[in-house]
Amino acid sequence: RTLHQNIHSSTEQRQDKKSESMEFPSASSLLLILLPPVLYISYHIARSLAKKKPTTHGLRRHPLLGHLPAFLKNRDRFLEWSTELIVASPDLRMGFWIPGMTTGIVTGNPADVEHILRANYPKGERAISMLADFLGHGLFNSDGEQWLWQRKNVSLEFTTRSLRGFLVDSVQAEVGNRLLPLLRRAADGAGVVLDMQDVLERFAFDTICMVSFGHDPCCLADGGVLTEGKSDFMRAFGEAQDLIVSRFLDPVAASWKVKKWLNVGKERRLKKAIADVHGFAMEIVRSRRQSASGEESRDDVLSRFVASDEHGDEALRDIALSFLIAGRETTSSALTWFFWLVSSRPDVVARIADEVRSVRSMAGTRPGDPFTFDALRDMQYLHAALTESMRLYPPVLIDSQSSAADDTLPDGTHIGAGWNITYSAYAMGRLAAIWGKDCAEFKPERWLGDDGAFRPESPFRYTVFHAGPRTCFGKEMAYVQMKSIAASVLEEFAVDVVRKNAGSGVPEHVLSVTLRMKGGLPVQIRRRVEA
Ligand code: HEM
Repeated sequence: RTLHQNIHSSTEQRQDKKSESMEFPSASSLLLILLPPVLYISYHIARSLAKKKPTTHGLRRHPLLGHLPAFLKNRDRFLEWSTELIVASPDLRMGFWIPGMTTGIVTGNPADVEHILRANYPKGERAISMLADFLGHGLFNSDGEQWLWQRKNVSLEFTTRSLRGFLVDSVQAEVGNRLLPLLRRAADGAGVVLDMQDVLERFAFDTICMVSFGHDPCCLADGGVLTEGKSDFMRAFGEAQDLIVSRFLDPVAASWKVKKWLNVGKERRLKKAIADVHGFAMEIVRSRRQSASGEESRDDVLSRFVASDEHGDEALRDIALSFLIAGRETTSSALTWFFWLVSSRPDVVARIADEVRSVRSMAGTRPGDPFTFDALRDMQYLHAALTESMRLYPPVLIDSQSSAADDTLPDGTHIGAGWNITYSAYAMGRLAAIWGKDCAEFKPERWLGDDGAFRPESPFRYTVFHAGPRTCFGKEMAYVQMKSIAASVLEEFAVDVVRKNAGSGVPEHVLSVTLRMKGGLPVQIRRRVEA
């Protein structure tokens, strides 16, 4: 054998031995290799099977499109549809899944709602990025530290007595100089029909602009003449809000990004409307800076932030816009449904008028005089009637959050990270479990104690103003405004709804952030005749 042959045969022997040991591992070593992954996978399968999943009682799921077809079919009656499902389900919630878009729950279950709101689930990246073009990262459109910091600053400013005084004065001036003269004209003209929703929205816009910016857009004019066009600012703001909300309602999740990039369709209009709103708001911010440097002191929210000198112009603009979006259509929506409800309840109207008369006689004021903060506080029955009206028709229609991480609801139901979690104040207002068998009735008395004083319900059961750390900032302001309007109007006028079946058929609503009536609320105004 040559040296070469020897080397070759010894290499073959080594390779044979090696391949023998590789091809035939012993059974025990095989078990050792496979056991950990098998155990790991089985553990996770068992855990996921054990997790209680949200049920979708009665809601059909398409194998590929999930619940998208059901959503699209019911998008024009989302409130009624989701409420029917929630009220009929044993756990008072509906789960849903829309592929490529979101998984989530809409709940009316008080224990879920308390858990979610106390934990302060964030608004989430998806929602924040959709609104950021318009609202930047102001209080309403931020999470975490960014939100907390603004929340603390705003609460310092908001609790001051001078801001409250400024609000009461602004509201009383708007009532006395604009709203009442407008209604008197309507009452004195023959067959004049007013859109009450439009009037209330103009009122709310003037007031919230005064409080947020110290600017009066005069959407309701002095002396009660209703001009055809609203202020340019109100029109641009409304357009921007409607268009940005339509991003959320688009069934194709990110199509708005493509349209925005191409600058076409709704996104093109939105860009223009946002530019108008921002341009206008920036002008006001700069003028408030000038007033501040001139030692002129003003009471609106913006001027207070300017005075603290801690914020850049854009941050100031975003804070003020957050107030505008939050306070713009909420009080007007609440009052529109309130006037519609009481138009078929002369008993409620008579009790409100009696209460206003007795508060006036205690305060020594006459009809048409402005109400003080204390006089408004004493109107307990009116407070109850407004609260009851919002129980049945809550102004904020969609209040969604996103679960930051995996979580579990109080009954053990699993919530995945990033799920859309929406609570429905509308469904909660219709739960016999909270309000009793007569929950569908408009019954202001349910809020009054034996002494006639208003008894509040837990904010986690009456969730109209949200609850927990992120609860509404403007609740007290909203009541001041709503009570001022309702008391002044019902003291002097009867508001007759012009609509077939005014008392029975519930008006349709628009699918938006707030509960707006489709087609407005046409009314005729009459002067009240005392019995
Ligand atoms: C009847 C009238 C009102 C109702 C029913 C109402 C309801 C609500 C609800 C449900 C939220 C939570 C919404 C969300 O986070 O997506 C909220 C937040 C807020 N509201 Fe109101 N609101 C009303 C009036 C007002 C008014 C007049 C103002 C301003 C003066 C205001 C200022 C705010 C602010 C600043 C927030 C954001 C709070 C935060 O994120 O920390 N609200 N409101």
